Amino acid sequence: MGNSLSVEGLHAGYGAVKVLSGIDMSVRHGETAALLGTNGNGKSTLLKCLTGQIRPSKGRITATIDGQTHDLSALSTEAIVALGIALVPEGRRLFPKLTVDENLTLGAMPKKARAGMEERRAFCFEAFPRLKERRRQLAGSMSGGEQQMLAFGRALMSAPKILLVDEPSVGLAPILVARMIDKIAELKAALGLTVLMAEQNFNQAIRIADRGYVLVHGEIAHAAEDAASLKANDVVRRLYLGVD
Ligand SMILES: Nc1ncnc2c1ncn2[C@@H]1O[C@H](COP(=O)(O)OP(=O)(O)OP(=O)(O)O)[C@@H](O)[C@H]1O
Repeated sequence: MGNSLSVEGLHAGYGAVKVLSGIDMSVRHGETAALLGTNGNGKSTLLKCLTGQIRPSKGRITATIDGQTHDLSALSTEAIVALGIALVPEGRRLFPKLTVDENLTLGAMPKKARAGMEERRAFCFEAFPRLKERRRQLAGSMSGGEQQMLAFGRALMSAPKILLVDEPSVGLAPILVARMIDKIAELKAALGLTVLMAEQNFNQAIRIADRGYVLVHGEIAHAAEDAASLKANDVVRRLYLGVD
């Protein structure tokens, strides 16, 4: 029941370039799952499959939303967003020449998301007061941290039940990284979200993760039910904790 994600035997890539092979993973209702891995191991490719931007060559992706299960591999990105699955993309992908307010409005594109849009905008301004102060400013003229806040706000405007976040720490100063990770936990609690977060900052990600998957060369090298068992894993210790 509730809102969850499941990936089974997923293979995907870009034409002849095979990136993901045989991914099995799941995110249960109300969990934050961390998808860990250094650059180029396939985290973004997996998130693109989940949002219908890449079609898997093999495997199954299903999402349960309000207790109803949907096969995502057959749906367009628009349909996936309308179901209640939103992505905060790597690099933010904002509309730089539009204002904060306009970027937020564009996040509420699914018809279903238009009802209650102003309440959600108010929620975004409460969660990120800086966005309210800068609501008439062009997105492209804001700092990296402010743009990341706007990318979160825009995703929340589509009224998601499941939030996918791609590398929220990229390009942020260390103090902002910790705040952004805390903010994800805060948003999850306030809105009852289910969260899948791709991140290479291992120590920050596991602070809020209930479950973790380590992606190495397009395969799940380790799946862990909690942060303690992640830290104890050999692959993780070698890759992230500098232990031979
Ligand atoms: N459009 C594309 N065409 C061909 N190959 C691609 C394309 N996008 C990504 N790749 C390749 O797929 C592999 C996985 O990339 P992906 O972006 O999924 O990794 P990642 O773990 O998210 O790392 P990063 O943090 O650098 O984005 C890399 O080898 C990359 O070069």
